[in-house]
Amino acid sequence: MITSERMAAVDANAEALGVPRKQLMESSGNAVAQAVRDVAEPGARVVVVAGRGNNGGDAFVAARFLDGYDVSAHLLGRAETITTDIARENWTALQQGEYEIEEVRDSTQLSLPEADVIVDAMLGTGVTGALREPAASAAEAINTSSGTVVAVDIPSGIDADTGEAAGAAVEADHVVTFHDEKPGLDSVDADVTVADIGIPAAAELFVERGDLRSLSREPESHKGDHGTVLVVGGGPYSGAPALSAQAAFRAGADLVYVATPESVADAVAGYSENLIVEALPGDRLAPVHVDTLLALAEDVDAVLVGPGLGDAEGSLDAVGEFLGQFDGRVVVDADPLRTVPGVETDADLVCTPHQGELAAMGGPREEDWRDRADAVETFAEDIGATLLVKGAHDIVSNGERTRVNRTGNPGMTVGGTGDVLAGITAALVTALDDPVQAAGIAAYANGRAGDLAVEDHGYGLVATELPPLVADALWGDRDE
Ligand SMILES: NC(=O)C1=CN([C@@H]2O[C@H](COP(=O)(O)OP(=O)(O)OC[C@H]3O[C@@H](n4cnc5c(N)ncnc54)[C@H](O)[C@@H]3O)[C@@H](O)[C@H]2O)[C@@H](O)CC1
Ligand SMILES: [K+]
Repeated sequence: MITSERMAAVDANAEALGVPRKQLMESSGNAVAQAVRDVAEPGARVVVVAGRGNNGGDAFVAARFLDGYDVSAHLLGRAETITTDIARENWTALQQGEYEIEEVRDSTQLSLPEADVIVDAMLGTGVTGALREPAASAAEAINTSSGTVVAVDIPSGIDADTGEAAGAAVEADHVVTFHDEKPGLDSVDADVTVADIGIPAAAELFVERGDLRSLSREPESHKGDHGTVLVVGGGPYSGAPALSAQAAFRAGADLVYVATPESVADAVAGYSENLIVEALPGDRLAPVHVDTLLALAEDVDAVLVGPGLGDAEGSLDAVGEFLGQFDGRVVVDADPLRTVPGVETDADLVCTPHQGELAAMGGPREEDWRDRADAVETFAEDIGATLLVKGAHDIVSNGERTRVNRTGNPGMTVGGTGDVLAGITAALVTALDDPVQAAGIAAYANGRAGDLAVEDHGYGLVATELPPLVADALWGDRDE
């Protein structure tokens, strides 16, 4: 099962992996033609009713694969208003190939010829809401026609994610859907065929550019809409929590607070005027601070615990007590990671260990990244947390779904890059409801920032260079 949002991301990932959408469209159209051949003998009359998006584009391709049939294609709208280049190119190919085509400019002009097969390619996964004209009238015409209806991807008018129809919808006999089942097809009374259109499995497994689509924002946004983060760290160190906080900002958080022992609070605040610093009495995090942390944590969307916190027993105990009483979203990094397996918590945890820290948590050690991915999935399920295990291949899993990130380079073994990653992760778990997606994109962005830094500085990169590049990685349009 795949949602339309996820499908769009996977499709864009395929493009990033060298399989452009137009190639997928060729496969989709070929699969639609096969479905037509399955229901009608050569010579049969086939009427294609197409919308102006890629759903229509698939059917223009199908027409080319139906030599021997009596095919006509009817575009709902003017050809100049076809919404994508690839659909337009395929329309033009029909024009130049002397196929029988027609532009239907409004519903009064709509009169479908008698047909043995009608291909419904008006609207696919790109659409929600009730069908507008002339599509609504066309749906009625298709439903009253005696021909067999083959729908492309989803019957037009049906929401691919919910199966609901907000108004008129096509009643299809057959549906050819692409790549994977759509949730909305469950409630559709038709034969459904899932066509493999050649999307590489890597487009689902690896985090790629297409995944960044999930970060798109509503134009009407207010301060605080995009997440507030509390970083709990520092004591023996001051740079780490500051780096995490800067990275969280660059990954889109609106406000970032740092709770840190007063011994380093001024140092942390001194790195940047963007940070709001809460000084905790003393020079190490300790159990006496837990009530303060819980109060601060109430007011933010996610907490990051660990950067520069050290491994003093009292600090680790404090983290354990905090997790025992907190039920929000928490990212855990560095020394406190080892406390996680022993803690009963209602918090939504994302843990960001490197492989040594994973072993200290009682997790698996596997050389090969594929074996590691399997083992991390099992371990994530055991401990009931999302894991982001850092490495040349970063592995993200919640025990059910597993993603792998390949960005990054050997220059990132320099100190502080993990603090940056933890900060990005905290910001993204506030922006996305899905911790696996958030951690996957965080790993992608951190690695990509590292790759951009290497372009500028070679392996002399340092972690403070990464946060601004995180913003480029997430929202910039620098070429790959
Ligand atoms: N991996 C993928 O995502 C692939 C998608 N493909 C095809 O692309 C389709 C999605 O294409 P698009 O994203 O271009 O979207 P659609 O083709 O589903 O719909 C977009 C068109 O619908 C119009 N529209 C929007 N709301 C409407 C309404 N309520 N009433 C009437 N018209 C409305 C828009 O103006 C636009 O012309 C899929 O269903 C599938 O058929 C395939 O070509 C290849 C792979
Ligand atoms: K359709």
